[in-house]
Amino acid sequence: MYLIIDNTQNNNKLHGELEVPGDKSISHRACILGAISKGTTIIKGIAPGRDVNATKKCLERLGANIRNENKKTIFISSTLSEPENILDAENSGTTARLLLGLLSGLNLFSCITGDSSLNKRPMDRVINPLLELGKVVKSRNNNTLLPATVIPTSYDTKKTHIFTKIASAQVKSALLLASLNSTKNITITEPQITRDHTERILKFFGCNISSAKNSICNNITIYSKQISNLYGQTFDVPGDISSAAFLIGAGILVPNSQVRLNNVGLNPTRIGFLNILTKMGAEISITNKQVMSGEPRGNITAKYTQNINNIKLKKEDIPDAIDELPLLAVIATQAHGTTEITGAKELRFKESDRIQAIKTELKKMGAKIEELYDGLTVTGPTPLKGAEVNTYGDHRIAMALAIAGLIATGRTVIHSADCIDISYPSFQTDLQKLGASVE
Ligand SMILES: O=C(O)C1=C[C@@H](OP(=O)(O)O)[C@@H](O)[C@H](O)C1
Ligand SMILES: C=C(OP(=O)(O)O)C(=O)O
Repeated sequence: MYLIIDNTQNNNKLHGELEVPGDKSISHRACILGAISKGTTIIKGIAPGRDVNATKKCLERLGANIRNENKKTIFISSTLSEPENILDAENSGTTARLLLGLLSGLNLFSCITGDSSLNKRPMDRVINPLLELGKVVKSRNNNTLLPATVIPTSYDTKKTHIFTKIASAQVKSALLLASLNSTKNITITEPQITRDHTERILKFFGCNISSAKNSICNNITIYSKQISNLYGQTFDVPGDISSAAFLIGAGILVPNSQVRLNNVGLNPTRIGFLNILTKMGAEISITNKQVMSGEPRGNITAKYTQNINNIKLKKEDIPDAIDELPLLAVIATQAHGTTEITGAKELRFKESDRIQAIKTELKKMGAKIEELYDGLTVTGPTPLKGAEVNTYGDHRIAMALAIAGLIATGRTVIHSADCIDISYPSFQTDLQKLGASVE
């Protein structure tokens, strides 16, 4: 499928307000918590994309009962058991890594695989610390790649303090889920604070878990046998800040635009992109802040900003903005001066090598962008021109290029844009609702 951004009339002003779909990260976790808690969980505002559907299907294979009340609400209850067949995480790193943790904690023999992109992404980052905990996981390519098999073991927990090497919420979450059934308290130390949705939702469902953050690292302790403390809840998922980011980017970049995104998640570990844009001088404001289901949320207004400044980002700025960095590269093409993104090597291990992908495609549109081994430099402001561009099957690259298309002269044709369904199936119609010309 192609996505065509028609800017030949140069009239792509965006105006209006809407709600973006539910947060993908939180939806994965809500499904998992619903599936392991006693009783029934109701999830409202669940993310509609293919990644969360992959988690739902894996949980169904494990015995979960999932009833779709309507497009946005599901009921889930279950007692999980050994699956009869292989679990397919499809394109979703979060599904594969969180389930590897959960299933090794539950001691269920199971095999997880993914699509051709996911089966190239590193799994040793999860498998190695699970082995340290005393779990048994075997996987392809010397325990580094999917498919991976969880093998039940009668050993109790080996180590009770695990230090993760990479700042990754997926790794941390896998370990927390693996620890739920342990007879000992387990502490996980991450080198930098990463998104804390798992900690929050575990607490919301009744788990005894504590965290102590300092300027260097983050220690999370989960107490023994917490699985028996989890009770089904009614959980309300906020809108996805990582999806809203694209519309915010469009609002800032496209002349005379103003957009308001309502009920968007504002978890402090996810709003790096908003903080970065504010530092760059973009006009962004937040209203109606509140907390529901343990997650902060509010309305975000973004206004066209004529003068945006460059920024220099280092390792410490990366985790809370990781998924928004390809889009930030697009925004940096319109900022004054050279923007530097460093300490972001993790971008190379996503659905595509996002450093290489965004550099290659934005260059086709006339951007002054260069690759670093752990990031990018982008010099602006540079007028962009419409081009035929590729997505590498990566939803974030596809949507970032669509926003570039909105400010480029002429037509931008985005090939293989169906991957947008991974996280934001209504992306095109939402852009159209705001007044953009996207076919
Ligand atoms: O835990 C999560 O839901 C996610 C964590 C991040 O990945 P890493 O854990 O690999 O940093 C992020 O990039 C991904 O989109 C979702
Ligand atoms: C990296 C992403 O997701 P995952 O790791 O779950 O595939 C993403 O959505 O940008």
